[in-house]
Amino acid sequence: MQLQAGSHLIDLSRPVVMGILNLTPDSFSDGGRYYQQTALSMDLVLQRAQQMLDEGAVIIDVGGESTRPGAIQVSEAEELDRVVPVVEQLVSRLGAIVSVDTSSAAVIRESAAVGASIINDVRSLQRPGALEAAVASQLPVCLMHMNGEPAVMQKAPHYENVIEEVLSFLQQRAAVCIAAGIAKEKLIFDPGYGFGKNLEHNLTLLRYQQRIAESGFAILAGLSRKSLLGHLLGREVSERLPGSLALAAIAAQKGAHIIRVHDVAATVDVLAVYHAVDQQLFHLH
Ligand SMILES: Cn1cnc2c(O)nc(N)nc21
Repeated sequence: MQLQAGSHLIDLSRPVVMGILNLTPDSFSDGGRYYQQTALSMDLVLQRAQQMLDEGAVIIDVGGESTRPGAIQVSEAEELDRVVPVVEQLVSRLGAIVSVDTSSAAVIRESAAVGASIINDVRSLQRPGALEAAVASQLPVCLMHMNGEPAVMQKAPHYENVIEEVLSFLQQRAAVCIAAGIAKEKLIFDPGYGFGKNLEHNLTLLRYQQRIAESGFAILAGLSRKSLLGHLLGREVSERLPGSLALAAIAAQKGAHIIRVHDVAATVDVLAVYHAVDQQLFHLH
């Protein structure tokens, strides 16, 4: 499987790593570090992005609005200010393949104009104008299941059958996107781990992720450092690397093509081992 992402052709025949670059002051894991929007902070951003590329990240995911549980919404102007200059620099100075984590039509348009390669919308292009902007950009789009909005999604989420309901939502959004002119090959499905799911829902979704992969769409899995690890292991965010690596290996085993993580180097090694076993490779170098 391959993904045409702007001018880049991404080989998805083996799982690839998407490195997380949070530009928000309140991200659950590493927010605030780059938030000052000064020249210094841009240098820090570029250094962090370069480090992730050096460690083997194929895609850099840039977000200006925290989507963690309970997050407050940010204005479109604020999101534009945070995201667009960074996308432009990542592309022009590092030549990076950049996905933009946004639900905003304006951010989609402006980011595409400065060279973004993928649209990563946790709201699956449901905000006004987002679908039209995505179609106009001709970029691939990650569609993700979320139950409600970050501010309320974790308040007693309930499903009759979480796998079928998540899959049905993604297929409905895909049908809308395809009808609007986005080629099926440009769509990515994402179960949305932690987005309106309790521990049982997240574990069930991962256990049966292959059911979503059978849809034929590329699969993106974002599990890194998420609260299901807190519930399972009782670990704080900063102590969740081992659990995150276990989840990355399992997600790959169950059909994920893109693994979205904070800890790139460690995940790259985990996926190299997975790939060697999966392909019975005896020589990795
Ligand atoms: C922005 N963001 C946070 N978690 C995510 C996940 O699991 N998937 C995608 N596509 N984006 C995410």
